[in-house]
Amino acid sequence: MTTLLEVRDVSKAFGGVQANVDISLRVPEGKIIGLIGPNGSGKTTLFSSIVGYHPIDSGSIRFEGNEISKLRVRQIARRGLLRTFQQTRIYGGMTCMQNMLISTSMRGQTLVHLFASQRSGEHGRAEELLEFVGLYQKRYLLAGDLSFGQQKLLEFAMALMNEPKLLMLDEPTAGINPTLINGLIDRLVHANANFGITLFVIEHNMRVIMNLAEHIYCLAHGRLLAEGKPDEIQNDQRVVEAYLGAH
Ligand SMILES: Nc1ncnc2c1ncn2[C@@H]1O[C@H](COP(=O)(O)OP(=O)(O)OP(=O)(O)O)[C@@H](O)[C@H]1O
Repeated sequence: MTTLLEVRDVSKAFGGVQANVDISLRVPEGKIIGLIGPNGSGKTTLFSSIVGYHPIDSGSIRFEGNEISKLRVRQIARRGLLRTFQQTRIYGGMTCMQNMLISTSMRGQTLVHLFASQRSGEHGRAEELLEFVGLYQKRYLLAGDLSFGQQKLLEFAMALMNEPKLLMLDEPTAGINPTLINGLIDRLVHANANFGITLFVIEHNMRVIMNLAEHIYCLAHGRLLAEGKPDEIQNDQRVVEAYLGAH
């Protein structure tokens, strides 16, 4: 099994707060891997470190065998490692289609070119992906007028526009109503199985992550507390106590 992402002994502090301490984990190619942990346990910090949002204090982060911990966000994104956010990062004043087209601007095209090329491959792919996430009918609506759940679907489609090898999703189902959650899970599974995208998912909804991921890492107080298959994690007393202790 090829390791796509390898995090080894990664530590990150903000002033006196040790957000991540000596974290090691692996994301094998083609899999869906989960990351759980109580609020403030360091999940988002780890994601931010991996995608180059801030430098790490120590440790190593390898993507496809190459060290990426010193690279910038764009350089890492170009290699095929992308993330989505808890709070979506879409442009509310632009249509869904414009958001889709702008999401590939990191590949060096100008906005004028993107919006002018109505019949280009990019345009067709944007429509296909909006169809895939169920937003085709809304493609010319302003993204800011979509519900929060629909905005998350749009953000997911925008990430897919870049054909990532590894997509890291930060709480994809947070704030989404139960009907949309099931649809989103189906699409994540489809993107993994049919588009070949490896997924690394932070999720607070235990039902979701237990069904989605085949291997789960659990953080607590910035450290790796446990790892295993969903049933192992669910029955791990340390994990249960970490969650109980946090509420
Ligand atoms: N930019 C920052 N500056 C200072 N402290 C930070 C910063 N980012 C995170 N922290 C702190 O680092 C710790 C870990 O936070 P982080 O957001 O990574 O946890 P989390 O597990 O993602 O939490 P949640 O589930 O609530 O999103 C927290 O104590 C947080 O306050």
